[in-house]
Amino acid sequence: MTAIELDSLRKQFDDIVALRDVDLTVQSGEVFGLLGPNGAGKSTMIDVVLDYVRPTAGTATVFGLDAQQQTKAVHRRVGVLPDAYHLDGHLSARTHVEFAIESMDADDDSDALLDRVGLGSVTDRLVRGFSKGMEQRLALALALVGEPELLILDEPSTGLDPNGARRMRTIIHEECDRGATVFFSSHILGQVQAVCDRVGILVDGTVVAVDSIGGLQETVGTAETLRITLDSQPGETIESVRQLPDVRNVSVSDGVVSVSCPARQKVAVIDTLRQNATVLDIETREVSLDELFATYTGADG
Ligand SMILES: Nc1ncnc2c1ncn2[C@@H]1O[C@H](COP(=O)(O)OP(=O)(O)OP(=O)(O)O)[C@@H](O)[C@H]1O
Repeated sequence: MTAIELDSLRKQFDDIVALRDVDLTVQSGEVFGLLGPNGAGKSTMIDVVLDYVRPTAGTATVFGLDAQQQTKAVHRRVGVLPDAYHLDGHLSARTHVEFAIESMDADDDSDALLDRVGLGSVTDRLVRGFSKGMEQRLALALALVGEPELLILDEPSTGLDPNGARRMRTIIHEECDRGATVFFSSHILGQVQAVCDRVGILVDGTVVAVDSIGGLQETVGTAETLRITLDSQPGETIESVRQLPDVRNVSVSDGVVSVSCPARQKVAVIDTLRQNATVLDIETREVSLDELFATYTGADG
């Protein structure tokens, strides 16, 4: 089943095109991360799915329901951590969650939910004294009310400390395990890498790539950087390495050869170098999502 389907979705604010004819499918049960630089259109995409803004053209559906025509039915199935949310400073964390439970006719335990997001010791405190990270945790608790089939989280790690970010990852895994679909936007590439089944990269309103992390690495063709230490200079074998398919960024410094290549080419690279020298050490490093992101967005890194 499809959780979210965007079909030729376009959103224009006067002369700014925030989304350019986007096609995207998120399958039910997957954790999908939407990555993109500032202003790429991530929040606009989420806002259209939730009918907070109307698309200029195209359609968005959630579990087959039209986001613009069947908005209430969509909202009943979705838990949202929005980009901007309003909390009432005069109310406690528990009261916020209790209101949400009541308004959704859900049967969650407010204290258990607050405990889950790490606010178990401040349930009775008024929200006006909360830090940004505490507000974010409360907003996440509100999104979890009613065990939604789809969680939409816009930059969920904003303001969270490392413990909070880890807790967020655990919650995303738990939600996925109980069968929910999770769709979230992020700049924090490590977070996406840790939890996502698939990643979409949005640049200037266009989805430039959708794949698993491994698939993206294969596409870029530099899945790993190899550093091979030799007992002597490689001589002409270095040219042979440069000729190997999908091998890039070949350099030599002090008997250490650096090469970027897909995992399947590692053995060929090492075998070639061994024709002229003895291999003393091999280090490999996976290309991080930061590097992938830079490749797709044309940034320097
Ligand atoms: N209400 C609006 N009126 C005019 N322009 C808007 C409006 N909302 C968004 N935009 C523009 O649309 C583009 C996409 O913005 P959007 O907020 O969706 O990006 P984003 O990827 O979520 O960025 P960020 O990571 O900075 O939150 C930007 O150029 C932004 O200025």
